[in-house]
Amino acid sequence: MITLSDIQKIFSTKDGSVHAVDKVNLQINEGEIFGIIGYSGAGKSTLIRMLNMLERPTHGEVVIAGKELSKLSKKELRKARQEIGMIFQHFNLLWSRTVFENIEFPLEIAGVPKEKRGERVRELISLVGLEGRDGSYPSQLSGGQKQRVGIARALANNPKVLLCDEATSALDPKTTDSILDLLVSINQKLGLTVILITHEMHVIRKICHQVAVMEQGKIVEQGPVLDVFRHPQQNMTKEFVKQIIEPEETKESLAQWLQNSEEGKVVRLTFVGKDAERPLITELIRKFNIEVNILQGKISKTLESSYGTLFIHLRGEEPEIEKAVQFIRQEQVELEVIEHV
Ligand SMILES: Nc1ncnc2c1ncn2[C@@H]1O[C@H](COP(=O)(O)OP(=O)(O)OP(=O)(O)O)[C@@H](O)[C@H]1O
Repeated sequence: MITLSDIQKIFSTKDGSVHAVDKVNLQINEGEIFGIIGYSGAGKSTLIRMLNMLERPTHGEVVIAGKELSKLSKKELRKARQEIGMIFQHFNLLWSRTVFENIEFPLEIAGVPKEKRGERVRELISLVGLEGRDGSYPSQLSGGQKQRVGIARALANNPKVLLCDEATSALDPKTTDSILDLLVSINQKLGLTVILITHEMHVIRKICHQVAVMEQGKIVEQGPVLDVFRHPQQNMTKEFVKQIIEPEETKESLAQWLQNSEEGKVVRLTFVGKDAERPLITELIRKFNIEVNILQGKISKTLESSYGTLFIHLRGEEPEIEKAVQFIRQEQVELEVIEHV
Protein backbone atom coordinates (compact mmCIF):
# COMPACT_ATOMS: atom_id res chain seq x y z
CA MET A 1 0.00 0.00 0.00
CA ILE A 2 1.20 3.50 -0.88
CA THR A 3 -0.17 6.44 1.04
CA LEU A 4 0.37 10.09 0.28
CA SER A 5 -0.77 12.37 3.09
CA ASP A 6 -1.13 16.07 2.58
CA ILE A 7 1.73 16.17 0.11
CA GLN A 8 2.82 19.60 -0.98
CA LYS A 9 5.64 20.82 -3.18
CA ILE A 10 6.39 24.50 -3.40
CA PHE A 11 9.15 25.67 -5.74
CA SER A 12 10.74 29.03 -5.06
CA THR A 13 11.51 30.87 -8.27
CA LYS A 14 12.63 34.41 -8.96
CA ASP A 15 9.03 35.22 -9.88
CA GLY A 16 7.69 33.91 -6.57
CA SER A 17 6.64 30.54 -5.24
CA VAL A 18 4.96 27.89 -7.38
CA HIS A 19 2.59 25.41 -5.69
CA ALA A 20 3.32 22.52 -8.04
CA VAL A 21 1.55 19.96 -5.81
CA ASP A 22 -0.96 21.19 -3.29
CA LYS A 23 -2.14 19.02 -0.39
CA VAL A 24 -2.58 15.78 -2.24
CA ASN A 25 -3.94 12.71 -0.43
CA LEU A 26 -3.92 9.38 -2.22
CA GLN A 27 -4.04 5.70 -1.41
CA ILE A 28 -2.80 3.18 -3.93
CA ASN A 29 -3.35 -0.51 -3.28
CA GLU A 30 -0.84 -3.23 -3.94
CA GLY A 31 -1.09 -4.76 -7.42
CA GLU A 32 -3.16 -1.90 -8.82
CA ILE A 33 -2.51 0.04 -12.02
CA PHE A 34 -3.17 3.59 -10.91
CA GLY A 35 -3.28 6.41 -13.46
CA ILE A 36 -2.94 10.12 -12.80
CA ILE A 37 -4.18 12.29 -15.65
CA GLY A 38 -3.87 16.03 -16.15
CA TYR A 39 -2.84 18.66 -18.66
CA SER A 40 0.67 20.02 -18.92
CA GLY A 41 1.66 21.92 -15.78
CA ALA A 42 -0.91 20.19 -13.53
CA GLY A 43 1.88 18.87 -11.31
CA LYS A 44 1.92 15.21 -12.38
CA SER A 45 5.70 14.88 -12.86
CA THR A 46 6.41 16.57 -9.57
CA LEU A 47 3.94 14.26 -7.82
CA ILE A 48 5.30 11.03 -9.28
CA ARG A 49 8.89 12.10 -8.57
CA MET A 50 7.99 12.48 -4.90
CA LEU A 51 7.12 8.78 -4.80
CA ASN A 52 10.82 7.91 -4.95
CA MET A 53 12.13 11.16 -3.46
CA LEU A 54 13.67 12.36 -6.74
CA GLU A 55 11.77 15.41 -5.54
CA ARG A 56 11.39 15.97 -1.79
CA PRO A 57 7.99 17.18 -0.57
CA THR A 58 7.87 20.56 1.10
CA HIS A 59 5.21 19.14 3.46
CA GLY A 60 3.46 15.84 3.94
CA GLU A 61 4.34 12.17 4.00
CA VAL A 62 4.93 9.45 1.43
CA VAL A 63 4.58 6.00 2.97
CA ILE A 64 5.45 2.94 0.91
CA ALA A 65 5.14 -0.52 2.47
CA GLY A 66 5.03 1.04 5.93
CA LYS A 67 8.15 3.21 5.44
CA GLU A 68 7.96 6.99 5.49
CA LEU A 69 10.42 7.91 2.74
CA SER A 70 11.49 11.36 3.93
CA LYS A 71 12.60 9.92 7.28
CA LEU A 72 15.01 7.40 5.76
CA SER A 73 18.78 7.84 5.90
CA LYS A 74 20.62 8.08 2.56
CA LYS A 75 21.55 4.40 2.76
CA GLU A 76 18.01 3.32 3.65
CA LEU A 77 16.61 5.45 0.83
CA ARG A 78 18.97 3.84 -1.67
CA LYS A 79 17.68 0.45 -0.53
CA ALA A 80 14.04 1.59 -0.63
CA ARG A 81 14.55 2.90 -4.17
CA GLN A 82 15.47 -0.60 -5.33
CA GLU A 83 11.88 -1.49 -4.58
CA ILE A 84 10.64 1.33 -6.84
CA GLY A 85 11.50 1.17 -10.55
CA MET A 86 10.88 4.08 -12.89
CA ILE A 87 10.53 4.58 -16.65
CA PHE A 88 10.56 7.86 -18.53
CA GLN A 89 9.11 9.53 -21.61
CA HIS A 90 12.55 9.84 -23.24
CA PHE A 91 13.77 6.49 -21.94
CA ASN A 92 16.94 7.88 -20.23
CA LEU A 93 19.14 5.04 -21.49
CA LEU A 94 22.93 5.05 -21.44
CA TRP A 95 23.80 5.62 -25.10
CA SER A 96 27.30 4.17 -24.96
CA ARG A 97 26.07 0.88 -23.49
CA THR A 98 24.38 -2.00 -25.28
CA VAL A 99 20.89 -3.27 -24.45
CA PHE A 100 22.47 -5.98 -22.28
CA GLU A 101 24.71 -3.48 -20.47
CA ASN A 102 21.89 -0.98 -19.91
CA ILE A 103 19.79 -3.65 -18.22
CA GLU A 104 22.80 -4.91 -16.28
CA PHE A 105 23.61 -1.46 -14.91
CA PRO A 106 21.23 -1.38 -11.88
CA LEU A 107 22.39 -4.89 -10.96
CA GLU A 108 26.01 -3.67 -10.89
CA ILE A 109 24.99 -0.75 -8.68
CA ALA A 110 23.17 -3.12 -6.33
CA GLY A 111 26.35 -5.24 -6.06
CA VAL A 112 24.98 -8.39 -7.74
CA PRO A 113 27.94 -10.66 -8.66
CA LYS A 114 28.79 -10.82 -12.37
CA GLU A 115 27.89 -14.50 -12.82
CA LYS A 116 24.37 -13.88 -11.50
CA ARG A 117 23.85 -10.71 -13.52
CA GLY A 118 24.00 -12.43 -16.92
CA GLU A 119 21.23 -14.86 -16.05
CA ARG A 120 18.98 -12.11 -14.71
CA VAL A 121 19.56 -9.87 -17.74
CA ARG A 122 18.64 -12.72 -20.12
CA GLU A 123 15.44 -13.34 -18.11
CA LEU A 124 14.52 -9.66 -18.38
CA ILE A 125 15.31 -9.50 -22.10
CA SER A 126 12.92 -12.36 -22.68
CA LEU A 127 10.26 -10.82 -20.37
CA VAL A 128 10.15 -7.62 -22.44
CA GLY A 129 10.43 -9.40 -25.81
CA LEU A 130 13.87 -8.17 -26.91
CA GLU A 131 15.51 -11.52 -27.66
CA GLY A 132 18.33 -11.18 -30.18
CA ARG A 133 18.90 -7.47 -29.48
CA ASP A 134 21.35 -7.88 -26.55
CA GLY A 135 24.26 -6.35 -28.42
CA SER A 136 22.42 -3.41 -30.02
CA TYR A 137 23.00 0.17 -28.92
CA PRO A 138 20.02 2.40 -28.07
CA SER A 139 20.57 4.42 -31.27
CA GLN A 140 19.90 1.22 -33.26
CA LEU A 141 16.49 0.64 -31.63
CA SER A 142 12.98 1.93 -32.36
CA GLY A 143 11.18 4.01 -29.71
CA GLY A 144 9.15 1.03 -28.56
CA GLN A 145 12.26 -1.14 -28.24
CA LYS A 146 14.02 1.62 -26.26
CA GLN A 147 11.11 1.71 -23.84
CA ARG A 148 11.29 -2.09 -23.51
CA VAL A 149 14.93 -1.67 -22.43
CA GLY A 150 13.77 1.02 -19.98
CA ILE A 151 11.19 -1.37 -18.55
CA ALA A 152 13.65 -4.26 -18.26
CA ARG A 153 16.16 -2.00 -16.54
CA ALA A 154 13.50 -0.72 -14.13
CA LEU A 155 12.54 -4.29 -13.22
CA ALA A 156 16.10 -5.59 -12.78
CA ASN A 157 16.13 -5.50 -8.97
CA ASN A 158 12.61 -6.97 -8.61
CA PRO A 159 10.85 -3.79 -7.49
CA LYS A 160 7.35 -3.89 -6.01
CA VAL A 161 6.35 -0.61 -7.62
CA LEU A 162 6.85 0.73 -11.14
CA LEU A 163 6.51 4.47 -11.76
CA CYS A 164 5.81 5.49 -15.37
CA ASP A 165 6.41 9.14 -16.24
CA GLU A 166 4.54 9.70 -19.56
CA ALA A 167 6.10 6.41 -20.70
CA THR A 168 4.24 6.26 -24.02
CA SER A 169 4.00 9.97 -24.90
CA ALA A 170 6.89 9.82 -27.35
CA LEU A 171 5.52 6.75 -29.16
CA ASP A 172 3.11 6.30 -32.08
CA PRO A 173 -0.35 4.83 -31.30
CA LYS A 174 0.48 1.26 -32.33
CA THR A 175 3.72 1.17 -30.36
CA THR A 176 1.92 2.81 -27.43
CA ASP A 177 -0.57 -0.05 -27.42
CA SER A 178 2.16 -2.68 -27.44
CA ILE A 179 3.96 -1.02 -24.50
CA LEU A 180 0.67 -0.70 -22.60
CA ASP A 181 0.00 -4.41 -23.20
CA LEU A 182 3.47 -5.18 -21.85
CA LEU A 183 2.77 -3.13 -18.69
CA VAL A 184 -0.50 -5.01 -18.10
CA SER A 185 1.19 -8.37 -18.58
CA ILE A 186 3.98 -7.41 -16.14
CA ASN A 187 1.40 -6.19 -13.63
CA GLN A 188 -0.43 -9.51 -13.87
CA LYS A 189 2.63 -11.79 -13.98
CA LEU A 190 4.63 -10.10 -11.24
CA GLY A 191 1.83 -8.55 -9.14
CA LEU A 192 3.65 -5.24 -9.50
CA THR A 193 1.91 -2.00 -8.52
CA VAL A 194 2.06 0.39 -11.48
CA ILE A 195 1.62 4.14 -11.09
CA LEU A 196 1.55 6.16 -14.28
CA ILE A 197 1.05 9.76 -15.27
CA THR A 198 -0.35 10.74 -18.64
CA HIS A 199 -2.31 13.42 -20.47
CA GLU A 200 -4.09 10.79 -22.63
CA MET A 201 -7.38 9.25 -21.49
CA HIS A 202 -6.76 6.42 -23.93
CA VAL A 203 -3.91 5.21 -21.68
CA ILE A 204 -6.16 5.31 -18.61
CA ARG A 205 -8.98 3.52 -20.43
CA LYS A 206 -6.76 0.78 -21.72
CA ILE A 207 -4.82 -0.27 -18.65
CA CYS A 208 -5.80 1.43 -15.38
CA HIS A 209 -7.93 0.11 -12.54
CA GLN A 210 -8.08 3.48 -10.79
CA VAL A 211 -7.73 7.05 -12.03
CA ALA A 212 -7.06 10.39 -10.35
CA VAL A 213 -7.55 13.66 -12.21
CA MET A 214 -5.11 16.43 -11.43
CA GLU A 215 -5.57 20.15 -11.96
CA GLN A 216 -3.41 22.99 -10.64
CA GLY A 217 -1.55 20.80 -8.20
CA LYS A 218 -4.66 19.19 -6.71
CA ILE A 219 -6.46 15.87 -7.22
CA VAL A 220 -9.93 17.04 -8.24
CA GLU A 221 -11.54 13.65 -8.76
CA GLN A 222 -10.66 9.98 -8.40
CA GLY A 223 -12.13 6.51 -8.44
CA PRO A 224 -12.37 3.24 -10.36
CA VAL A 225 -11.96 3.93 -14.10
CA LEU A 226 -15.46 2.85 -15.15
CA ASP A 227 -17.15 4.86 -12.37
CA VAL A 228 -15.29 7.99 -13.40
CA PHE A 229 -16.10 7.40 -17.10
CA ARG A 230 -19.74 6.87 -16.25
CA HIS A 231 -20.27 9.78 -13.87
CA PRO A 232 -17.53 12.37 -14.33
CA GLN A 233 -18.16 15.16 -11.83
CA GLN A 234 -15.67 17.92 -12.61
CA ASN A 235 -15.50 19.81 -15.90
CA MET A 236 -11.87 18.80 -16.30
CA THR A 237 -12.83 15.12 -15.96
CA LYS A 238 -15.69 15.54 -18.44
CA GLU A 239 -13.23 16.96 -20.98
CA PHE A 240 -10.92 13.98 -20.56
CA VAL A 241 -13.78 11.47 -20.79
CA LYS A 242 -14.86 13.14 -24.04
CA GLN A 243 -11.48 12.17 -25.53
CA ILE A 244 -12.73 8.59 -25.33
CA ILE A 245 -16.39 8.83 -26.16
CA GLU A 246 -16.53 11.62 -28.68
CA PRO A 247 -13.98 11.72 -31.42
CA GLU A 248 -13.20 15.23 -32.73
CA GLU A 249 -15.44 14.85 -35.76
CA THR A 250 -18.48 14.07 -33.59
CA LYS A 251 -19.01 17.72 -32.71
CA GLU A 252 -19.36 18.63 -36.39
CA SER A 253 -21.63 15.68 -37.10
CA LEU A 254 -23.76 16.54 -34.08
CA ALA A 255 -24.35 20.06 -35.36
CA GLN A 256 -25.43 18.61 -38.69
CA TRP A 257 -27.75 15.98 -37.20
CA LEU A 258 -29.42 18.58 -35.02
CA GLN A 259 -29.99 20.82 -38.03
CA ASN A 260 -31.63 17.96 -39.90
CA SER A 261 -33.72 16.73 -37.02
CA GLU A 262 -36.36 19.36 -36.22
CA GLU A 263 -38.52 16.33 -35.60
CA GLY A 264 -37.85 13.98 -32.69
CA LYS A 265 -34.84 13.85 -30.41
CA VAL A 266 -31.12 13.18 -30.78
CA VAL A 267 -29.87 11.31 -27.73
CA ARG A 268 -26.58 9.91 -26.55
CA LEU A 269 -26.66 6.57 -24.76
CA THR A 270 -23.79 5.39 -22.59
CA PHE A 271 -23.45 1.69 -21.85
CA VAL A 272 -21.06 0.13 -19.39
CA GLY A 273 -20.05 -3.52 -19.02
CA LYS A 274 -22.78 -6.06 -19.75
CA ASP A 275 -25.21 -3.27 -20.76
CA ALA A 276 -23.06 -2.76 -23.85
CA GLU A 277 -24.00 -6.23 -25.07
CA ARG A 278 -27.79 -6.01 -24.82
CA PRO A 279 -30.18 -5.48 -27.74
CA LEU A 280 -31.67 -2.21 -26.49
CA ILE A 281 -32.41 -0.80 -29.94
CA THR A 282 -34.39 -3.89 -30.93
CA GLU A 283 -36.39 -3.58 -27.71
CA LEU A 284 -37.12 0.09 -28.42
CA ILE A 285 -38.41 -0.63 -31.90
CA ARG A 286 -40.56 -3.53 -30.68
CA LYS A 287 -42.05 -1.76 -27.69
CA PHE A 288 -42.69 1.74 -29.05
CA ASN A 289 -44.17 3.16 -32.17
CA ILE A 290 -41.05 5.13 -33.10
CA GLU A 291 -38.29 5.12 -35.68
CA VAL A 292 -34.75 4.73 -34.40
CA ASN A 293 -31.95 6.01 -36.55
CA ILE A 294 -28.42 5.10 -35.50
CA LEU A 295 -26.12 8.07 -36.09
CA GLN A 296 -22.84 6.92 -34.60
CA GLY A 297 -21.62 4.30 -32.16
CA LYS A 298 -18.43 3.19 -30.51
CA ILE A 299 -17.48 0.53 -28.00
CA SER A 300 -14.12 0.79 -26.22
CA LYS A 301 -12.52 -1.87 -24.08
CA THR A 302 -11.32 -0.93 -20.63
CA LEU A 303 -9.00 -3.18 -18.63
CA GLU A 304 -11.85 -4.95 -16.87
CA SER A 305 -14.93 -4.25 -18.93
CA SER A 306 -16.27 -2.34 -21.91
CA TYR A 307 -17.69 1.10 -22.39
CA GLY A 308 -19.88 2.18 -25.27
CA THR A 309 -21.62 5.28 -26.59
CA LEU A 310 -24.33 5.42 -29.19
CA PHE A 311 -25.92 8.48 -30.77
CA ILE A 312 -29.44 7.83 -32.02
CA HIS A 313 -32.22 9.90 -33.52
CA LEU A 314 -35.71 9.02 -32.24
CA ARG A 315 -38.63 10.00 -34.47
CA GLY A 316 -42.37 9.67 -33.90
CA GLU A 317 -45.16 11.20 -31.82
CA GLU A 318 -43.83 13.24 -28.91
CA PRO A 319 -45.54 11.19 -26.10
CA GLU A 320 -44.26 7.96 -27.63
CA ILE A 321 -40.69 9.31 -27.74
CA GLU A 322 -41.07 10.44 -24.13
CA LYS A 323 -42.11 6.90 -23.13
CA ALA A 324 -39.12 5.45 -24.97
CA VAL A 325 -36.79 7.86 -23.17
CA GLN A 326 -38.28 6.87 -19.80
CA PHE A 327 -37.87 3.19 -20.70
CA ILE A 328 -34.17 3.65 -21.52
CA ARG A 329 -33.61 5.52 -18.27
CA GLN A 330 -35.27 2.73 -16.28
CA GLU A 331 -32.93 0.24 -17.93
CA GLN A 332 -29.94 1.86 -16.18
CA VAL A 333 -28.49 3.09 -19.45
CA GLU A 334 -27.23 6.67 -19.22
CA LEU A 335 -29.13 8.91 -21.61
CA GLU A 336 -28.53 12.51 -22.53
CA VAL A 337 -30.85 14.41 -24.83
CA ILE A 338 -28.67 16.56 -27.08
CA GLU A 339 -30.24 19.92 -27.79
CA HIS A 340 -27.30 21.93 -28.91
CA VAL A 341 -23.59 21.39 -29.49
N1 LIG B 1 12.19 22.63 -10.60
C1 LIG B 1 11.18 23.48 -10.73
N2 LIG B 1 11.31 24.78 -10.37
C2 LIG B 1 10.29 25.65 -10.46
N3 LIG B 1 9.05 25.32 -10.90
C3 LIG B 1 8.85 24.05 -11.28
C4 LIG B 1 9.89 23.08 -11.22
N4 LIG B 1 9.37 21.88 -11.65
C5 LIG B 1 8.10 22.11 -11.98
N5 LIG B 1 7.77 23.41 -11.76
C6 LIG B 1 6.44 24.03 -11.96
O1 LIG B 1 5.49 23.25 -11.27
C7 LIG B 1 4.27 23.14 -12.02
C8 LIG B 1 3.96 21.67 -12.26
O2 LIG B 1 4.92 21.12 -13.12
P1 LIG B 1 4.98 19.57 -13.52
O3 LIG B 1 6.13 19.37 -14.45
O4 LIG B 1 4.95 18.76 -12.27
O5 LIG B 1 3.59 19.40 -14.29
P2 LIG B 1 3.12 18.25 -15.28
O6 LIG B 1 1.69 18.05 -15.04
O7 LIG B 1 4.03 17.08 -15.13
O8 LIG B 1 3.33 18.90 -16.70
P3 LIG B 1 4.25 18.40 -17.92
O9 LIG B 1 3.56 17.19 -18.46
O10 LIG B 1 4.24 19.57 -18.86
O11 LIG B 1 5.60 18.12 -17.31
C9 LIG B 1 4.49 23.93 -13.29
O12 LIG B 1 3.96 25.22 -13.10
C10 LIG B 1 6.00 23.99 -13.42
O13 LIG B 1 6.40 25.15 -14.10
